[in-house]
Amino acid sequence: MIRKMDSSPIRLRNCSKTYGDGTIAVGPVDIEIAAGETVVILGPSGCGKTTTLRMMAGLEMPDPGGHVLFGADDVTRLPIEKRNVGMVFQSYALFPNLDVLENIAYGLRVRGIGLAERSARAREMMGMMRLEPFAERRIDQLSGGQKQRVALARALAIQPRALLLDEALTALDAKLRDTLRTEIDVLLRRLGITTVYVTHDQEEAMSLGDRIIVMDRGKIVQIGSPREIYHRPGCRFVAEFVGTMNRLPGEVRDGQFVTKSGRIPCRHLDPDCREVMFRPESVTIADPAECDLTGRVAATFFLGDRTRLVVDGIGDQPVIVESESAGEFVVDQIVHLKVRSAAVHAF
Ligand SMILES: Nc1ncnc2c1ncn2[C@@H]1O[C@H](COP(=O)(O)OP(=O)(O)OP(=O)(O)O)[C@@H](O)[C@H]1O
Repeated sequence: MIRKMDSSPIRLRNCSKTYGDGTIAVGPVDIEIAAGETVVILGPSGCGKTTTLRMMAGLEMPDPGGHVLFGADDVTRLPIEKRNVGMVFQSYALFPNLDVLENIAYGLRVRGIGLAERSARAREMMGMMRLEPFAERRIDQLSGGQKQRVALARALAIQPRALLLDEALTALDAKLRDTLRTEIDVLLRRLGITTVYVTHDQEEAMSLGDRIIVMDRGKIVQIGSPREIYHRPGCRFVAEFVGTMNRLPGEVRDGQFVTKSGRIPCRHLDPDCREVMFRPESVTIADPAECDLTGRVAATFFLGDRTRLVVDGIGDQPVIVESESAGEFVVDQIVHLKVRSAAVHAF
């Protein structure tokens, strides 16, 4: 039986982090995470995601003036072992000399919980993570996916106030990552535990997060639901980092964006705008009479449920089109494209 966990809201207030060598890794940032919410911190390597997570965990102390709050408790000065958080790392960080059951029960042993309760709780976690057949196995006898299940079970066994995951699925192959991601998502929702998940993988962020915090060079550049981040990127960095974006140079004339190979009707564009962006799925193949842009197919890729066309001759870079109906096109064919004007972004 899975019980809801007693989880905390997490708040970072004015938190920045300068390392000993003077590197300003983060901030200052303000973040509010509701109890039970799953928030993903997304950004490129070195943007400060891990440092932000480590400040929540108690593995790094923010610079003076910063505060970390779990509900009403100011935990800024508490080390990780006093915060009651579960943490999962990309590298698993399991104990190789202990078996699966002992690994999962480890945090309970450290907290002085007696053998009977410890085993009962560890077995409950094993059941939840479908690890029962492996109870007596050593860690080096497990696959990557099984190891990460053990790490997750160990993190949850202590009934943490929050679960913090740092690139937890990055080391696994694509298919397994997908499966485990779905499992984790279902589990987190059933447990209702506050979760912060750090990743550089935008697909992972989209599928796991109630909200996504996008970071760039130590700063938060946007916070929003996956749909908001994808459909209404707040700046050029987010537009380009999340998903695929086409970029087209041109200029605004009479309410239209004029490019060298056609015009896109766009109301509300800044008259000084010199570039627009749009996603591959915002383009459809159109009749010549009603098209916006014309180009030549340079390559086609069958993706199963849709086909990706790479179209040359429109801007200075190829335009990527993804369409369910693009299957019949061949290289060198002339294609006419229509862009959904509501889905055109300019920054
Ligand atoms: N202990 C440290 N001492 C000095 N600089 C550090 C330390 N840890 C991280 N940094 C620097 O702080 C910045 C942010 O690092 P951080 O690990 O938080 O980024 P990240 O977004 O998690 O990146 P990655 O995905 O590569 O782990 C980087 O410039 C990094 O080099």
